[in-house]
Parts: sequence; structure tokens; C-alpha cells
Amino acid sequence: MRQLEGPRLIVAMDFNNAEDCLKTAHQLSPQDCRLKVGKELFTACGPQLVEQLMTLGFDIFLDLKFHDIPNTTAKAVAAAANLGVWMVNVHAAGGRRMLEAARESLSGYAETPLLIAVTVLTSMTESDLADTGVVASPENQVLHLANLARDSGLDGVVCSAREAQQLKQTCGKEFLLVTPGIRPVSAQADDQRRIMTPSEAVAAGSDYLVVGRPVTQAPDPSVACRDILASLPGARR
Ligand SMILES: O=c1ccn([C@@H]2O[C@H](COP(=O)(O)O)[C@@H](O)[C@H]2O)c(=O)[nH]1
Repeated sequence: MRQLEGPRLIVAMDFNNAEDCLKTAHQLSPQDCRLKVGKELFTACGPQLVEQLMTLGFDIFLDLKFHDIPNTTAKAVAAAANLGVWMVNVHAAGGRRMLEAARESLSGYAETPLLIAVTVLTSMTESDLADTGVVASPENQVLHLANLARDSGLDGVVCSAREAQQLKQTCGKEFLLVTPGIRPVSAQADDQRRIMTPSEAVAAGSDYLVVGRPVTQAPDPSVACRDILASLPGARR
């Protein structure tokens, strides 16, 4: 059975400049959390900043949610592997051939990033899905896309913690569940819709918790981070 090692908390470094990002990174510890670099930070600062964060000792989840034709997606995933990130993601809605091409692109590497697929964004409700032409509940659509990702050889999915219990039962314990939309009890939901508290998410089966604004916009990000860790059930932090 896969042993999950290292911190389960992933802090979303959603900044538009390197200075603010590095200031916050210096307040956090690689023993407590990993870092997520998403579209805003990567577009503003590029791979050089990813390398700087790795030099500080952090594992990096490169959250660029690749969604393109199979060839383009596969090459982007390979570029992420060359960068040395810990985790990278694609959109499950890109379909089976795209997912398999992404998986295949990592076959020549001795050490590969974890490859996961985004299912239904945690900001989306059933009505948002309907606007895109998908007539399904978020739970059913997440399940459908998670099965597709697993059958295509991916390591796990991004989903909301609300779907975690069912996905662990259906896709198996080894299939990784990475859950944004995490909000401590007193935090505001912001634009997130399918949310859970950190402790609820872990109890539901989430393997990795993605938390952005409740940490990065806190008066002291290190305190916010440790408060979340202290609230988690079980031994694994
Ligand atoms: O379904 C998804 C996929 C990715 N995200 C990303 O996670 C963080 C969440 O930040 P918060 O400030 O804690 O809301 C953000 O970078 C998103 O791009 C997601 O929220 N939902």
C-alpha cells in the first residue's frame, strides 16, 4: 500500500509577484506544508520562481490545469517533469486520449511528478455545470471523471472534500484525492461553493488539503498554517 509521506497541507501561493510570494514562503516551513503554484503566479513569474521555491525546500504542486489536444498536453506535462515539480495536473474533461498521452509522456523519467486530474472545480454548483451543458450533479460528474482518470492511469484527482468519501470507496484507497475548497470554521467561503473544514475533509478521506486565502491573507500565515494542522484528526500532518 502507498505510504503518503510529508505534509498533507498544500498552501496555494496565489500572488502576482515574486516578492510577496517569497515573503510568505519564508514564513512557512517545508515541514508543515507544500506549496501550490497556479496560473497567476506562474504567468507573472515563470519557472524561475518555481525553482526558487524548490531551493527553499518546498515540494511544488504545479497547478496549471493543462487542457489541450493530447500532443500539447503531453509536452506540457513533460516540461513540468523537467522542472522537477512534485505534482502536476491536467483537466479530466480533456478526455481519455489526452489523459493517456499525459501519462505516457512521463514514462521515460526516473522520478516523475504525481499526475492528477481536475474533475469539477470546487467553485462550481449543479447550476454552473448546467450552464456548460453538463446535466449532472457535481457528485456524479466528479465520480464519472475520477473513474476516467483512474482508468487512464493517473495517480488521483482534484475534487471537493464533499466527494471524498464516495471516491475512496469507488476508486480505491490508493487513488489520491487533492481537495481545494477548504475553509476553517470561521473563514469566509469567497468564490468557493463545495467547501469543507480541514478536519471534516481529512475525516472524509482527503489525502491533501489545498488552502489559499485563509493562510496567505492571514495576519500571520505561519500561525494560520499551524492552526489548521492542529485541527486535523489522526497522526499524519
Ligand atoms: O477545483 C479547484 C481546483 C483548483 N483550485 C485552486 O485551489 C486554490 C484555492 O484557493 P483558496 O484561496 O483556498 O480558495 C486556488 O489556487 C484555486 O485555483 C480550486 O480552488 N478548486
